[in-house]
Amino acid sequence: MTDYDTVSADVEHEEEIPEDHPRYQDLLTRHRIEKGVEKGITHLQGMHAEGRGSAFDYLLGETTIPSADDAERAAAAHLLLADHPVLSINGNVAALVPGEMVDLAEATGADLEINLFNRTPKRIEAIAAHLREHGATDVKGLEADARIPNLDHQRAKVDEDGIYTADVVLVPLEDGDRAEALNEMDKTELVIDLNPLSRSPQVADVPIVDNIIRAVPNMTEHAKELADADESELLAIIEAFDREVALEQAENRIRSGEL
Ligand SMILES: Nc1ncnc2c1ncn2[C@@H]1O[C@H](COP(=O)(O)OP(=O)(O)OP(=O)(O)O)[C@@H](O)[C@H]1O
Ligand SMILES: CC(C)(COP(=O)(O)O)[C@@H](O)C(=O)O
Ligand code: BAL
Repeated sequence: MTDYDTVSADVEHEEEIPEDHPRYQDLLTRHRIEKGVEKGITHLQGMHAEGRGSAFDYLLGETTIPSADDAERAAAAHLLLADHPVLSINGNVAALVPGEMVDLAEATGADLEINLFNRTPKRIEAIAAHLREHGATDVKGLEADARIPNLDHQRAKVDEDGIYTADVVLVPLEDGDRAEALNEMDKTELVIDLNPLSRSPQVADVPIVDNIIRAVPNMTEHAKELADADESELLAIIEAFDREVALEQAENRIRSGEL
């Protein structure tokens, strides 16, 4: 499993955050979102989303619970087995885990595609540049030459050779409507969301109830470990994963502190 160490890299003015604070890593994460807003990467609404996530993470114990680790391993297996996997990036994802998403894409052969709820050309460009600074060579989502059916909004805009034709999509911190519309397109949907009651994890094939800053590096570790696994081993991991158990264990932990 992964801890929060990866978050400490690349945060400006880190010295302003008291390192001996018991919730240092959460402060660091908030700071990263704040920086994302300042840089024009993250929407101001992203701070509200982060606040909701932070509250659920507090109740989860700010740790990757065992069922989330299982979900991360199953998600890695799905990405490795996919013909055309795509990782979707919004303003919060770009601010929190840009390099980690590039690493996951490399470890699984997935494409990276920007998809925004609050879509503007300026933010799309800023996020694409930010991802390139973190090692991305090909960033999709700029063409926006296809539409997710039954979604009458900017967030329906996708690339024809990206999310539109993907068989497996990772959609972290996703809007519930879009998650439902993608589900109707018969894609295998992997969702990272700290709220197990949110519509996105509720419709996901693999709901990952964990903080994205722990989940993504852990998925990459699983993917690297499974790189030489044969198809039957990957299928067995997917088969053994139970989405209902994952949602139930996360909700139990949040409600009672027990799994
Ligand atoms: N760092 C994080 N890691 C994982 N999940 C997070 C993180 N920060 C925020 N979230 C979650 O991401 C989601 C983003 O909010 P969003 O508006 O897309 O969904 P929602 O309106 O809360 O629920 P629904 O899916 O029902 O529309 C929230 O559920 C929030 O808890
Ligand atoms: C803020 C965000 C989580 C992402 O917004 P964007 O970066 O524009 O896709 C949005 O979906 C919301 O919940 O309000
Ligand atoms: N993601 C923005 C709208 C919502 O809260 O679902």
